[in-house]
This record gives sequence, structure tokens and C-alpha cells, in this order.
Amino acid sequence: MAAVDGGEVDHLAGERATAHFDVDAMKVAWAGSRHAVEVNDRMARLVASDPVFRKDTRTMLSRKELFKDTLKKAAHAWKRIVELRLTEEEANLLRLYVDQPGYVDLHWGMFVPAIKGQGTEEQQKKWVPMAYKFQIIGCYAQTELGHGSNVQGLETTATFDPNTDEFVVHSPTLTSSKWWPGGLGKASTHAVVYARLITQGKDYGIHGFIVQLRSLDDHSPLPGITLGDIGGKFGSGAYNSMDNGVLRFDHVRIPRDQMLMRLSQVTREGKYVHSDVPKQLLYGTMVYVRQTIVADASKALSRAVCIAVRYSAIRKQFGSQAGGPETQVLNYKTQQSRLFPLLASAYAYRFVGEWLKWLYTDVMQKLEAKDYSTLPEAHACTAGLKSVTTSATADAIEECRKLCGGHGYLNSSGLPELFAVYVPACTYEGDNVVLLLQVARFLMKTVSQLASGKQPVGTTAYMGNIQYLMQCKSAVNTAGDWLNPAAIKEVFEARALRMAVNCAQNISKAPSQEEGFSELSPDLLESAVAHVQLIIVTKFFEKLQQDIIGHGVKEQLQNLCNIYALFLLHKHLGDFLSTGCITPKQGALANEQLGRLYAQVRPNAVALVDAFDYTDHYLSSVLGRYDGDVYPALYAEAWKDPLNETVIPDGYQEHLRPLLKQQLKFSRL
Ligand SMILES: CC/C=C\C/C=C\C/C=C\C/C=C\CCC(=O)SCCNC(=O)CCNC(=O)[C@H](O)C(C)(C)COP(=O)(O)OP(=O)(O)OC[C@H]1O[C@@H](n2cnc3c(N)ncnc32)[C@H](O)[C@@H]1OP(=O)(O)O
Ligand SMILES: Cc1cc2nc3c(=O)[nH]c(=O)nc-3n(C[C@H](O)[C@H](O)[C@H](O)COP(=O)(O)OP(=O)(O)OC[C@H]3O[C@@H](n4cnc5c(N)ncnc54)[C@H](O)[C@@H]3O)c2cc1C
Repeated sequence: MAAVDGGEVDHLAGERATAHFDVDAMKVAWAGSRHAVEVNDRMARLVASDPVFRKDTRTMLSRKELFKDTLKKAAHAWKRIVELRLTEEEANLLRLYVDQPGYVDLHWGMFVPAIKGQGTEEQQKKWVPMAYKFQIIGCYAQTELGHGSNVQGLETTATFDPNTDEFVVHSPTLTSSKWWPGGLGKASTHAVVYARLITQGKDYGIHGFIVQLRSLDDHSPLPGITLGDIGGKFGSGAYNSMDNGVLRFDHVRIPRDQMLMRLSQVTREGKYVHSDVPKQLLYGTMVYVRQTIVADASKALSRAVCIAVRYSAIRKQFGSQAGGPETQVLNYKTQQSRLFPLLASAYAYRFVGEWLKWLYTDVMQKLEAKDYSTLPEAHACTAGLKSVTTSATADAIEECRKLCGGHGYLNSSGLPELFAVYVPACTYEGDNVVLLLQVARFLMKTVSQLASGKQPVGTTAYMGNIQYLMQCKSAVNTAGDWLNPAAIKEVFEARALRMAVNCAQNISKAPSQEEGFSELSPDLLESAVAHVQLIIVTKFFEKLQQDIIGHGVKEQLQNLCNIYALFLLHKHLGDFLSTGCITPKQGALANEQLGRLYAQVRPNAVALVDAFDYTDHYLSSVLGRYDGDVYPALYAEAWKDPLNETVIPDGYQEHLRPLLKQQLKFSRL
């Protein structure tokens, strides 16, 4: 302890020695089970030890080279999966650790789930085995040039022709061109295409269809199909490994049985039949993927935090008055107050992601049994958590870059690429604002039902306690009182409920519900965020109720949970004060407690990021190296840049030399 506080520990081995808990046990808490630690570790090492999966020069490749490299890695990964007879769990992890966005993400992440979720048993029997063997490659073609968020506004048509028992898929306008689907541009042979179903002259709205795009012999586009890549995207390397595509149909015919018919069918005669299920199940693939994106948020955030914590323990600046050692930047209170809430958030998102996976599985089981009652909550939770965790993670990666000073801006830090790959998560699978408005709509409905005596359940159950929560006052008296989970939960519940009720009351004053909702939408966003943050805090507390084994592990998690909650309270102090949930004095006490908690995390910080168990290959950061040997690595990395291949740069003879040797002088000189 003294060594850390005194700034004498200048390498990561010393940092690890100061930890007050069993890191291996924390690895189990983080991964979910001992089995999960073992399989993660094995797959990460398998990837790290394979030269085909190297990624250290990735940011120096041209777009074409990068794309070819992605095809090579995907094919090699598949070869290893088959050769080693990996299980589905192992194969998913192997792909995760390859860590290069590519068509396989959409093939496994959306195309297969769409067929499984929306196809009949017969359709699944036909298509899923082909997809599982990679005899076909699929993508998810929903978004168009003119519409992404407004799914009901899509323009592509699929018109049934009873004469031939086929659908005619067509892009009637430029804006109906499919635009964005990952894997579509160059790799996919098939797509699940979302189009307006028209039969017997009537438009029945959006439905999914399996459409073959390219020849299985030579990969050329099939007749009537125009397709390609939509062009370079944000950042060098990064998401440019993905072939997001454009696709147009010119009266392309597909057999009737390629309409995904689990939810609704078109008969041989062209009659439209809708099963007895909610129409929203059409959006089921998006709900599934949003749930996986929450788990991905904790991965991305923990990577960035791991880099920033390790480097902050190595980096020293100032602090030496008499020629003594300088201070590790991790010892600066400002560095701690910026970094430790992000560390806590990584753990919080990990646990809420675990819970969301459980919720999703539970809802799916209920749907199988034709119980659709929990669907709205599943939608609100996946949409809200996707939105809050991805926005916070994107901001946090950028904050970690700044926390690493100048070196964080180098590609070799790993942070610019991580940010560029991650930031579209705020947009894809539902723009974060659009999704929060869905949560707000759900909250307004729940509030309006309170008057009728309907008891809310699940994550809105707290709203049933309206009499108390609308008028309660926090009893916190000392900074230490903020360590009581009940005190924290109460103010988070009161804040979320009061914000929702305020919005509902203001909406009711508007000429119409719709106008009120539109006018109040900025407030509704904040109300939705408050509700989602309550969910994350609550699930962290619930995690602490579980059987957590290992010396000191629970204590560390308790600290992180309190940091997460009190940091939010501090950040959104305006909400808590304006709704009268706490007093300014109580706000100040929360901040005081936060400072104490940071001091407790400090000696454990490096061990807490070690518990993520990331290989140096996966982190791909000279700043985040496990051994902390940062400077030689930074120095060596610079010499790998193509610009350093020659001492004299290309262009010297044409452009630099003439300039330096010029005879022309400005007349005024
Ligand atoms: C590298 C990672 C590896 C693996 C993982 C793999 C893949 C993921 C990784 C990367 C992702 C890469 C690419 C992303 C792919 C995409 O982006 S696909 C395209 C995604 N597009 C969207 O998300 C569009 C967003 N828009 C919508 O979801 C909807 O259109 C809308 C909800 C915003 C609005 O729809 P409307 O039909 O107009 O709805 P409404 O009138 O507002 O609501 C009607 C009622 O339906 C309820 N509802 C809406 N959505 C759902 C849903 N999903 N589930 C259940 N219920 C839903 C809504 O609440 C309303 O209910 P009421 O009771 O109030 O009537
Ligand atoms: C990297 C990447 C990969 C993608 N992959 C796929 C894929 O594989 N398949 C696929 O089908 N699609 C894919 N998409 C498309 C993606 O799903 C859409 O871009 C996303 O759903 C957002 O829709 P939009 O582009 O229409 O945004 P818009 O809705 O046009 O958003 C523009 C702005 O308008 C605001 N806005 C929109 N509606 C409202 C409203 N009702 N109230 C208030 N504000 C509003 C938004 O907040 C935003 O600020 C991908 C996108 C990206 C960036």
C-alpha cells in the first residue's frame, strides 16, 4: 500500500502485488463460471498463437488488402473450427478473438437467427444446415437508402404472382436501394430481405424473404440484381474490413416458399394469412442482436479500460521536487475520477448483459408457449440497455484515449481503431435516440396504467410503489450512508419514477398525446435514461446477492457497484435535485464517498483489469501490454510504419528536392 501511495512502484508486477483479492476468482466472477474462463482462455490463446490471425499491421493496409485479409482470416477460422471440431460456444469465441469485423458476423449474428426466428420448421430444415456448413453466406438486408429507423417506411416490394407461384422482388425507387447491410457488398450469396408484401392488390407491410444474390458457381450477381460496396467508412482500417453493401432488384423472381412464413403466410392462391402472434415478432432478430450488443459493450469498454489502467500505472509525470521519482499518473485523483467510473461501468455492463441474456431466453421460452405478455418489456429492456451501454462505451473509449495522453492517439495504442470500430454501435441495430424513445413510450404506457390499478411487473415493478416514491426523502446523513444499497436504490427509483410521471403529466396537457410526446421528447429521453440506469444499478446489486466466491472478490465488486451508482448520481445531480429526491448536501456527501471509494480501488486497479483475462493479441495495444514494458514497444512499433521503409521518402525527388533547391524567390524578399 505504502509503496503505491508513495509512487515507488513503477512496474506492473508491483501493482499486482498490492491487490487485496484473488484475481483468479475475479476472473470467474467476470466470465460467469470456471468453465467460461477456461474456454475463453483456450480460444484466445489459440488465436494469439496463429500467425494468420496477426493484426499488428492492420491499420497500414489499403481497403482492398484489408478486405482480402478479412476473407483470409474468416476462411482460416472456419478451417480451424472444422479441423478442431470446435463446439458452437468455442467457435463463437474463436471468432470473437479474431477480432476483425467481417461478413461472418452478419452471417451468424443476423442471417441465421432471422431464419431460425421467422422461418417455418420446414424452411429452417432447408436453409440452416446450408448456412451452418457455409455452403451459402447470408446477410440481413433491411435498411434502405431512404429509411433505416422507420422500418414501416421501407419501399422494396415483394409482389406475389399466382401464375408462377413466385414473388417478384423489386426496388421501385433510388431510395428503396438496400444500403448498409454488412457482408452484402462483396461476400454474401444470399440475404434475408425485408420488403412490402403485396398480394391480391393489397399491401400487407414489411415481411422477410430469402433471396439468392450471387451465383454459387462463380459469385457473379444473378440476373436483375445490382450490388456492390457502399464505400469507405470512419477511421483507418477499423470497420472498413466489413463490406457494407448496396443492392437493387429489377423484378427478381423467387419461389413463394422463400417468404419467411412462421408469422404469416401467403397461400398458393395468394391469400394472406396472419398467424395468431403479435406482428412485432417480425422485429425479433433485432431484439436478439440488441441483447448481444449489450454484452459486446462490456467487452469493448473493458478493453479500453484495461489499456488505460495499465498505461496509467506505467506513465509518470511531475511530482518530483527534489529529484525523486515522478508520480504515476494513476495516482492523480483526477485520473482516478475519470478512469475508475469507467472500470466500474465495464463490470456493471458485464453483469447487466448476463441478466439480459437470461431475460431474453426466458421471453423466448414464454413465446414458445404462446405467452406474449413479456414481449413489450423485452423490447424496452433490449432497446434501452443497447442505447445506454453503447453510448456510454463509445464516450468511454474516447475518454480512455485522452487518459493515455499523446500516445493514446497512436494507432499502436489500439484505442483509435477500437473507437472507430465501436462507435457505429450507437447507430446500427437502432439509432440510440430512436430506441430510447421506444423505452419512453413503454414508460408512458406503464404510468398511464397505474391509475387503473394495474400493477407493473418486472423492471417497472418499482412504479407500483408510487405513493411512497413520489414523496419520499432520502435519509442519508453521512457520506458512509451512501454505502447502503437500499439508500441508493430508493433515490434511483424515485428519480426514474418522478421523471416519468412529470413527462406523463406534461404530455396530458398537450392538445393530443402525439403532439405532447413530440414536444416532450427531449425530456422523455432523459426519463428513459434514468429508468435504464436504475435497471443497471439494480442488476449489479442483485449480482452481489449471488454466491460470489474467492478472497476479497465480493468486497471489490461492492466498491465498483457503489462507484457506478454514485458516479451516476454525481453526473446526473441535476435530475436528483430537481425531482427533490436528494438535497444539495446529500449530493455533496455522495461525491465525498466517491473519493473514498476511488482510494480503495487504487491498489487493486491493475488486478481488476487483469481479471478481464485478455491476451496481448486481443488487446493489440503497446500501452496495455501485460508486462507494462511500454516504451521499447512504442519505439519498435514506430519503425514498422511503411513510411519508415526508406530513409528518404518517396516523393523527395519530385516534390521536396526541387523545393529545397529552388532558385525562384518571392519578389519582396
Ligand atoms: C461484431 C459482433 C459480432 C456478432 C454480433 C452480430 C451482429 C451484431 C454486430 C454488429 C451489428 C452489425 C450490424 C447491425 C445490423 C443492423 O443495423 S440491422 C438494421 C437494424 N434496424 C433497426 O434497428 C431499425 C430501428 N427501428 C425499429 O426498430 C422500429 O422501426 C421502431 C421500433 C423504431 C419503430 O417501429 P414501428 O413499427 O414504427 O413501431 P411503433 O409504431 O413505434 O411501435 C409499434 C409497437 O411495436 C412495439 N415494438 C417496436 N419494436 C419492437 C420490437 N423489436 N419488439 C417488440 N415490440 C416492438 C412498440 O413498442 C409498439 O408497441 P405499442 O404497444 O406501444 O403499440
Ligand atoms: C456500421 C453499420 C452497419 C450496419 N449494418 C446493417 C445491416 O447489416 N443491415 C441493415 O439492414 N442495416 C444496417 N445498418 C443500418 C442501421 O441499422 C441504420 O443506419 C440505423 O438503424 C439508423 O437508421 P438511419 O440510418 O435511417 O438513421 P436516421 O433514422 O436517418 O437517423 C438520423 C437522425 O435522425 C434522428 N431520428 C430519426 N428518427 C427520429 C425520431 N422518430 N425522433 C427523433 N429523432 C429521430 C436520429 O436520432 C438521428 O440523429 C448498419 C449501419 C451502420 C452504421
